Amino acid sequence: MTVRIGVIGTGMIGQDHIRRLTHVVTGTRVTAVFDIDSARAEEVAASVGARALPSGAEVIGAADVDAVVVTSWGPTHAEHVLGAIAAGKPVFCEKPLATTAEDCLRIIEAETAHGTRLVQVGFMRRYDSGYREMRKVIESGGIGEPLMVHCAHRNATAPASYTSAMAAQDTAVHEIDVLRWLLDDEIRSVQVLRPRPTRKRHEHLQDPQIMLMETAEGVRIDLEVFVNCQYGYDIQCETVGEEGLVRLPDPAAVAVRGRGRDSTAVLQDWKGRFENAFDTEFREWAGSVASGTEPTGPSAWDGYAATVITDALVESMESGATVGIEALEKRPAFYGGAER
Ligand SMILES: NC(=O)C1=CN([C@@H]2O[C@H](COP(=O)(O)OP(=O)(O)OC[C@H]3O[C@@H](n4cnc5c(N)ncnc54)[C@H](O)[C@@H]3O)[C@@H](O)[C@H]2O)C=CC1
Ligand SMILES: O=C1[C@@H](O)[C@H](O)[C@@H](O)[C@H](O)[C@H]1O
Repeated sequence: MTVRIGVIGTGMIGQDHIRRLTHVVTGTRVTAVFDIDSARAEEVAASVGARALPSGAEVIGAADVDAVVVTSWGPTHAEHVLGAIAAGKPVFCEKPLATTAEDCLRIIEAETAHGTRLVQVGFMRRYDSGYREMRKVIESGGIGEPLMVHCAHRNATAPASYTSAMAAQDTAVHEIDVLRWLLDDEIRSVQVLRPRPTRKRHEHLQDPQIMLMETAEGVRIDLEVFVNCQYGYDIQCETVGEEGLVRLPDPAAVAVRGRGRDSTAVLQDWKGRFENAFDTEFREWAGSVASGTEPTGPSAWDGYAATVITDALVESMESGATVGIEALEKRPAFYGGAER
């Protein structure tokens, strides 16, 4: 069976996912798209033999759309995800699920009322082979109980439109999701430290930031977010346990010797670094749609958790105080928790 997909938002990542669904993943086809930039939508639709429709609602309701992918701007995600749930169609939503915790809760309510999981959030690091290996090591007790995690998330440069809050909402959000999943633990408090700012930033931006987090089990996490590091895209993660440590590998790259140096190239952006993860993410999601089973990837609850935690990080970045997070203590049974 071919899964027919409608895509809402044909910007940078929307186009990349459309390419993926057309040329990389087998058994999927993009049949309809919408973007508020109608010229862009028409052009993208024509390139893959799809139709450009006049609204997101029409994409969701189209008879030749079995499932929906939302890749529009963050503040518009909630409307389209709620529309897909109302239509009873599976929906893959790029991060963030919604930009406010209230909107995430509305999605959770709607999905719970529907009765089965329809929503998957685009936290692709759970599909990266390095993170998957790390998780296996931790789960199998290979390093004993985890005690500390040291992380860095570095981008070469950030544009003028990138704000200090985005360091949490747009960038650290990936670590927040992948660490909750890696440790199978919940983040309970956060604090943001503001080191000496780099002169290579736009004036309004606090960069770098150090984000400290503590989990319910007492694991301490330190995350350096540095989005103008100049030298490339660099993702580091090391979990230290009672009996050893496990470290994320750097992406494979050939070693070049010449001019008296031995060097390997550093990737320049997230697209190359996580390309395989995005491919696996869509293969697994499309597989769940084709078989009519619930998606196994990040849920609406994970999307809500990420938004609650990033809100707390932004609050701490502004005040300097440690901010506690109580909202996540009652995970509903529908999302794998003990409570209803
Ligand atoms: N998983 C990841 O690593 C990444 C995720 N993203 C996420 O993907 C989303 C899109 O990001 P980009 O493609 O970089 O942005 P973009 O600005 O290149 O594209 C967004 C598109 O959405 C369209 N749009 C805006 N409002 C709309 C609406 N109401 N309905 C339909 N279309 C609408 C815009 O016209 C634009 O074409 C964001 O939520 C972003 O956080 C982006 C980059 C990486
Ligand atoms: O999601 C992403 C961007 O939106 C964000 O701006 C970058 O900092 C991240 O590295 C990238 O993965």
